[in-house]
Amino acid sequence: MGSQTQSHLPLIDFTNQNLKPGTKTWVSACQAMRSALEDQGGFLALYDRVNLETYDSVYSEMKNLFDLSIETKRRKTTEKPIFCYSGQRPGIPLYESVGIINPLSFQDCQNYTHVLWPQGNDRFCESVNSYAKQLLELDHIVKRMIFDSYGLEKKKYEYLLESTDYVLRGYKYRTPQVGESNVGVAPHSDTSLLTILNQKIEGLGVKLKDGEWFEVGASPSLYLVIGGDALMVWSNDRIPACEHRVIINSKTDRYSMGLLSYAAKIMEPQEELVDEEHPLCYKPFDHYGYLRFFLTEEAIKSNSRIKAFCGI
Ligand SMILES: O=C(O)CCC(=O)C(=O)O
Ligand SMILES: [Fe+2]
Repeated sequence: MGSQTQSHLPLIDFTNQNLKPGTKTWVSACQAMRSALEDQGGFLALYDRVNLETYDSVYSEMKNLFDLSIETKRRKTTEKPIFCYSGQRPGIPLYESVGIINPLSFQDCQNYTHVLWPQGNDRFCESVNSYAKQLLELDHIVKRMIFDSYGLEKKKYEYLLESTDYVLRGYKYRTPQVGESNVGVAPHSDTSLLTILNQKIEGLGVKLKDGEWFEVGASPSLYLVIGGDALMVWSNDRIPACEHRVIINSKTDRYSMGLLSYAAKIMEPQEELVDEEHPLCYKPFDHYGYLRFFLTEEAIKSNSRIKAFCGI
């Protein structure tokens, strides 16, 4: 189920009908997932529960959004730090991204669209809301498997889900002009708990433990699941935040989508994951406090923003 070689990112097959809690398939997938997360910070997921109609429509609606004027895209859609439109940034001129907070609520999708399209945009809302709902299942199974793989109680998993905020991000990268760098996004880790990425066109790479870059494929049923800084806190440093990047080699604009989760309540490293070999590494963690801290000078200067924010 998962490859053990270092120069590969393991693939976990979520299309397997036997993947149900308690089955052998489940137990071995949990082990493969835990090793992949602890070794590489992420894994590939084969997941076919996003239907093609929804998949195509979410990408086509995102394209319509990115086709709006820069002034429109820059309108304030939220007070929350770092979830607004990002684009035309000096270091990464090819990159643009938008974030829809709580895409699982149709009402919140509507609130978002009303900022960009005063007359509303129901097609956009429907696509984004359906896509997020269909992908949420993957997020939930992955988290349940992470809890199971460490032998943590289901109650704790349920509590984590209740205290999670979701953001759906759409990304667009234009092709580089002659003489311009083809870096879409430089190597980084995400601030999220978990990030689930899909790409319409290749370009996404993951830095493996052995230092090699692994290029992720593009397919409607292929998702890259990676841990962010918050999962590193949650796991008391057992799961490293996955380093990834985007390189634009395509002749057409590149689009990708991400479902990101954030802790809505103060989160502490799991006490079961603290022992003599793994002493407590982090203080209680306020995710939104971290997002505010993230762009401060102190954070940028530090070697590790997460350690600077709440490391012990
Ligand atoms: O476009 C992608 O596939 C990933 C983008 C990304 O990693 C980010 O914006 O944090
Ligand atoms: Fe990222």
